[in-house]
Amino acid sequence: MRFLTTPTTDLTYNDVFLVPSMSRVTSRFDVDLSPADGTGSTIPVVAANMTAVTGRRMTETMARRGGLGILPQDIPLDVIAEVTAWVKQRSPRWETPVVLGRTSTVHDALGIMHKRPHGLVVVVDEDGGYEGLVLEADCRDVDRFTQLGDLARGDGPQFQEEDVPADGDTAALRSVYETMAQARVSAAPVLRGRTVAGLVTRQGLVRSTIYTPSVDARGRLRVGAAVGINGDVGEKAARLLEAGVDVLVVDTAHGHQVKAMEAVAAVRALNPQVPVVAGNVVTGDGVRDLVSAGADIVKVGVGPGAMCTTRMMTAVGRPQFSAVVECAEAAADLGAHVWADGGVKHPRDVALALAAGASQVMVGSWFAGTHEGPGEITVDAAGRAYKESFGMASARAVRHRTIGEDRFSRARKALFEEGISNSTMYLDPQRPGVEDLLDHITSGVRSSMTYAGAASLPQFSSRAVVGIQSQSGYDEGRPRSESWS
Ligand SMILES: NC(=O)C1=CN([C@@H]2O[C@H](COP(=O)(O)OP(=O)(O)OC[C@H]3O[C@@H](n4cnc5c(N)ncnc54)[C@H](OP(=O)(O)O)[C@@H]3O)[C@@H](O)[C@H]2O)C=CC1
Ligand SMILES: Nc1nc2c(ncn2[C@@H]2O[C@H](COP(=O)(O)O)[C@@H](O)[C@H]2O)c(=O)[nH]1
Ligand SMILES: [K+]
Repeated sequence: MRFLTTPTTDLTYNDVFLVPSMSRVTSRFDVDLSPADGTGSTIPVVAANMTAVTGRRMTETMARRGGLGILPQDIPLDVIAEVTAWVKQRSPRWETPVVLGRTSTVHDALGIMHKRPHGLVVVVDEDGGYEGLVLEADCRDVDRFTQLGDLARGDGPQFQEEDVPADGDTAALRSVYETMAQARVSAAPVLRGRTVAGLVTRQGLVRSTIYTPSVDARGRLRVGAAVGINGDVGEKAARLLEAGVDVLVVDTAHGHQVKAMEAVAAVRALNPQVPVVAGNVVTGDGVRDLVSAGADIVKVGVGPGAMCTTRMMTAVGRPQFSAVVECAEAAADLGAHVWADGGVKHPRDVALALAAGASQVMVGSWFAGTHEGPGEITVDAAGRAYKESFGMASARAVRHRTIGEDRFSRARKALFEEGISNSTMYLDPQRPGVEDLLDHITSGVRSSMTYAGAASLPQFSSRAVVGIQSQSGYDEGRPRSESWS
């Protein structure tokens, strides 16, 4: 990456823009989005290790589309083991529907339907055999205690596993898509005999031609998990490895401290056969110290996060674009990598972080407001659906993290609050699922890369030309939904 003009101050995403240059990449579909950092991901997007962001459904869905979800450090280790096993049993090909028995009620269905973006439940009989689908619309105007078996429609298209091509062969998937379009359905079950193996959606079929799932050596979806720096970090990391996690993240607010180095060294001493990510830092020195302690990838970002009050409380941090530029350079010198963590709110921010040299970009709060986020869906007075998000250093998270400690210690720890406890993350009606956001992000990044003439992420960061803009330059780039006066 090179700057068009030499910066005289540190910069964040809104302060900069990318200049187009001569391109020999003729299609946006020819762009390879795989990060070159050994994580096995095929798109450079990671769901953050935040309790309000990443649970089993987020992890599963991210991996199916080639990304990664990091289970947070506050989840008990036995739960992480159970979730990891569960994700690894999910199909890399088929989407996971909400499944209920025929005697479950409309009330049950409406309570659970929004855990997935499909707007339906799959109904099975007592032996687990497929009976039919119940759509959200079918639940209107019927008594809440109506049994699903009485509503299920079994007359739409259904496929056996072998009917749907396993690879991303566009022509073969097109005919499955056409069958569904002609039947005017957006989703259909995939069966193994009578058992439900999963769900195909029309959008999912299109995605299968664009994304490649992120799978381990045994073809199972990949899972990431985080540990903090307190307690016996080596022991905790060993249990995560035993559970089968594919990426380990050592996570703390101030990654450039002795305890963080010791924690990373304890993880490295286990000789893990998976990438070790550590953070957070914002300087080249921080990168060098974490890499020499044993990190393969360093997480960059202090204070940019949407839930984060660190900069207001402490004045500490650094505008994120400059932090990523300096840290990526330091990491490249050592053959290591950085992830840009926090502050991402538009596809352009992801493109800029990658141009600055990050191998991947971590997204938190933006993903909290999706069907796959762990929060409960709530509807506000204006009828807008939302989920709550909160920071991992908020009073709410600290209360939860210290639950086993005595009251006095908990009261002492409660003083250092550096995150907000309640934030409203609306579901975007156009993009209510995390896959919709991934489509939005990756299409922006693919296009951005072709403007720079880059067919791969390493090419993108070496070819990118970055300019510095005024606030009015940034504003000029925003669309208007109304006329000027
Ligand atoms: N990226 C960011 O900008 C930030 C992220 N976070 C997130 O919040 C979560 C909790 O992290 P964390 O607060 O590190 O908590 P942890 O409980 O994981 O551990 C922090 C440890 O480091 C010590 N410490 C020393 N200096 C600091 C400091 N300036 N800030 C925090 N701890 C310090 C603490 O001791 P003692 O308590 O005795 O001081 C404690 O032992 C993580 O998920 C982290 O990523 C939090 C803040 C900023
Ligand atoms: N200072 C704090 N930072 C936090 C807290 N919780 C999470 N984080 C950091 O934010 C990113 C995600 O950023 P986002 O803009 O995408 O939401 C996350 O990965 C952490 O590094 C917090 O309570 N305080
Ligand atoms: K912030």
